[in-house]
Amino acid sequence: MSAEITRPLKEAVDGIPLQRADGLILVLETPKGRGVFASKDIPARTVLEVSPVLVLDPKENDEHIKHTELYHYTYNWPYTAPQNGVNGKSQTNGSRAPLMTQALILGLGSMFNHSTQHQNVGWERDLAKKLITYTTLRNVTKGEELCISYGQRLTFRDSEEEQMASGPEDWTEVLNYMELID
Ligand SMILES: C[S@@+](CC[C@H](N)C(=O)[O-])C[C@H]1O[C@@H](n2cnc3c(N)ncnc32)[C@H](O)[C@@H]1O
Repeated sequence: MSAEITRPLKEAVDGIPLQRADGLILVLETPKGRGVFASKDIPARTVLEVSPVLVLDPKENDEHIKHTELYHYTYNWPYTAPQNGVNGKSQTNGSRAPLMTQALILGLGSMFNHSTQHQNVGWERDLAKKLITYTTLRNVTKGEELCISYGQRLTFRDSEEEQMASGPEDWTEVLNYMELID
């Protein structure tokens, strides 16, 4: 067998393990749009998903992506200028390269909604491998939505905040709250 054939095979064997946990379902119509829910109990510290990301060029992001729907599927990402830039200066316009950009999350990672009160999923960037790993922060019970935190500055109205502001819809809900407080 020639070296040209064996090399790609070896790389495939040494590749990055990708993971998606059992018991995840996508629900299409929720107050937050589509969302990821647990279809069975999931223990704390379970790796739910490893999503590759597409790191965007900061200029393209500012001029184009920021003005499209895609922007809502990106996370902040530290930017490393391409090797042809010298001393942190871009060769195109002479200005210092930006430190941050956005990365588009591929895979299921893009479907996790935000929750301030009920965040049950944490996420971690792997800058070198351009991946994000999503892990449960606590035990999750069947039927719960799996939510991350997008941080303080949201670009949309938080449906959970709106629900809290309007108060419980009926007395069954009030009783449920009381059970939780007990
Ligand atoms: C990364 S996407 C998540 C998937 C999205 N729900 C969908 O259907 O494609 C982020 C978008 O989901 C919605 N979203 C996420 N969390 C939300 C929340 N707490 N309240 C309202 N909308 C939310 C917002 O429209 C936000 O721009």
